[in-house]
Amino acid sequence: MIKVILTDIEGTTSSIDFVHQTLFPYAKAHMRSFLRENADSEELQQQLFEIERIEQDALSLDAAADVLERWIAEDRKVTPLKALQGMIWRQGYEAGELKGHVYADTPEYLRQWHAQGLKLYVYSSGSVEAQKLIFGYTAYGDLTKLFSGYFDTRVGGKRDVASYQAIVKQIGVPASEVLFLSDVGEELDAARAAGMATVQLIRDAKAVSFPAHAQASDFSKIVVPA
Ligand SMILES: CSCCC(=O)C(=O)COP(=O)(O)O
Ligand SMILES: [Mg+2]
Repeated sequence: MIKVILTDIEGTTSSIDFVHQTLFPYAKAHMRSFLRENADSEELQQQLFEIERIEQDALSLDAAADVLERWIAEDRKVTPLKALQGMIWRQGYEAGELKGHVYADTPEYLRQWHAQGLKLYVYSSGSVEAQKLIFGYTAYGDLTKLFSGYFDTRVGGKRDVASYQAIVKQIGVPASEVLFLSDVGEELDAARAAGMATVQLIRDAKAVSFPAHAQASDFSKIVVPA
């Protein structure tokens, strides 16, 4: 019996275009000024240390900004980039310059599943901070109260079976009681290999169907296995 729904964000609850055409350009446009203005913050120093470790080189703030802009262009899912993006997006959401995109069916069914007693969790490459922001500042209000927890790349990559095994261990339920929702077939394959039930969201024509997984064009088409 499914007791937990674990959902991806980009391409699943929210549009790919919002992430790539709004959030990423916003982070790129504000990256250099954010690094300069927060150079002394311990949180930023920790991320800069991790960036230098990955690049295996000492970096000035400008050189670090160059690396980060390259990683954004490459859509790298590296934890320090995701952490910094979350910090920059917080400023944008709080200033009213960003609003978190969710599809119209997303709040309706998240609320319905929550009311049915299902526990809702998020697993995205976006940082936990970024996850709480996109759901906290939607046009439908603050949806964060519906979620029991959040997972990001600190638990592991989204195409790694071990990440889903770690998630179920932290949630404290058997994998068979978890339904994972995503648009990316390789993520669904990894979740299934860990024992989870899966549904692939096919929300736009660009999506690559992985027919081994149940398919749904939106949340209203998802049948939550009893
Ligand atoms: C939480 S909104 C920002 C999402 C993001 O930064 C990202 O890279 C999404 O990647 P995913 O692997 O979860 O599709
Ligand atoms: Mg996705």
